[in-house]
Amino acid sequence: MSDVDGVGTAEPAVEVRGLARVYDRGRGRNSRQITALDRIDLTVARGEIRGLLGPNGAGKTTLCKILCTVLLPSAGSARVLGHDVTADPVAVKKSVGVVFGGDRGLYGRLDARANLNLWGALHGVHGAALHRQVDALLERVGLADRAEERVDGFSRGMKQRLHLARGMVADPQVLLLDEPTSGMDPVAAHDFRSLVEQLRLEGRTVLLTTHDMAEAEAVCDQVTLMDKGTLLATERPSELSAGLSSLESVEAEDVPESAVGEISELSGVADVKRLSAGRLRVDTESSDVTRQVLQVLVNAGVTSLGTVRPSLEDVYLHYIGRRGMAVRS
Ligand SMILES: Nc1ncnc2c1ncn2[C@@H]1O[C@H](COP(=O)(O)OP(=O)(O)OP(=O)(O)O)[C@@H](O)[C@H]1O
Repeated sequence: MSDVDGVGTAEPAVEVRGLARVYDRGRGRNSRQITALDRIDLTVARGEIRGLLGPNGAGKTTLCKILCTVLLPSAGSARVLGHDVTADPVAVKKSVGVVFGGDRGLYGRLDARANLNLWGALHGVHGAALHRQVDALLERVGLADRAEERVDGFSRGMKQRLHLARGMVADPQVLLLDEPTSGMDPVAAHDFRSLVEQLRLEGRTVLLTTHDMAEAEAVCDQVTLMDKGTLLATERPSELSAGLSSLESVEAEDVPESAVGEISELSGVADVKRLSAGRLRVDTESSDVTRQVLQVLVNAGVTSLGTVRPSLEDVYLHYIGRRGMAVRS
């Protein structure tokens, strides 16, 4: 089977093999090389919403830049819908919409509609088709009633929503969203999640870079954890945590102090925390230790207790530590 431009529809949306990118930093004797991507392999299926999680400097933006052809790889290959980013950048550009965080690339003196018209024209969309597309996008990102206002008067969140519309103006099948909710208030971030759901229903592929665990857990089919230019793991948010048998927790209510002391002394107990409303949380290093903790609690007469699967946040902490983490309640 092949699609209109002759590329097989079975091709993944994104296929990266042995991809490396090295930057030269500094000059003369102080010069050194920074490996931003260290020979990574990554496949994103068509229609998938894939999260890319990692701290600052993990290499996420570098990967997005290579996938939208603004940066060349140092080694390896990257293909989008079967088109190679180095050999066929024009076809890649047609397939990809990009939204980078911040307000780079918007013209502050123009209104929102004019920004989208300009961007659409740059991507070969004109006339009535552009008009219809811009109207639909302004509506979709909640800026229809502000379309005639200058962008330099917009809040950060509004600019970010305009960025999203801009990324979609040429109707791309693959969207690269690099920190798309940075600067959005929680309501706007919630609306963003519904927008991603719509993109999923339309069969588009999204690569979503975020520091926000709750966001990744809510919208992504799979998440890839990344650190120091390498990929650490790729799983569905729920399975990432299930794979970590070393990360188990027990939560219980009304635990007497004596039992808390006994649990704290067990070897293999990683952490004992008092949560709100009289709840206690115990993190253990293995199922064996979890069983011992449960035994102590039962012996102490505690009746309200249970095991808890680690959250995506726990998994991130396990692999990467506290660097670069943000959690929105
Ligand atoms: N133009 C550049 N010149 C030199 N080094 C760079 C350049 N761009 C990125 N780097 C370095 O490459 C590494 C990866 O950076 P990158 O921006 O891809 O990471 P990131 O995961 O997107 O981080 P962030 O969340 O901060 O955007 C970092 O060490 C960064 O300092």
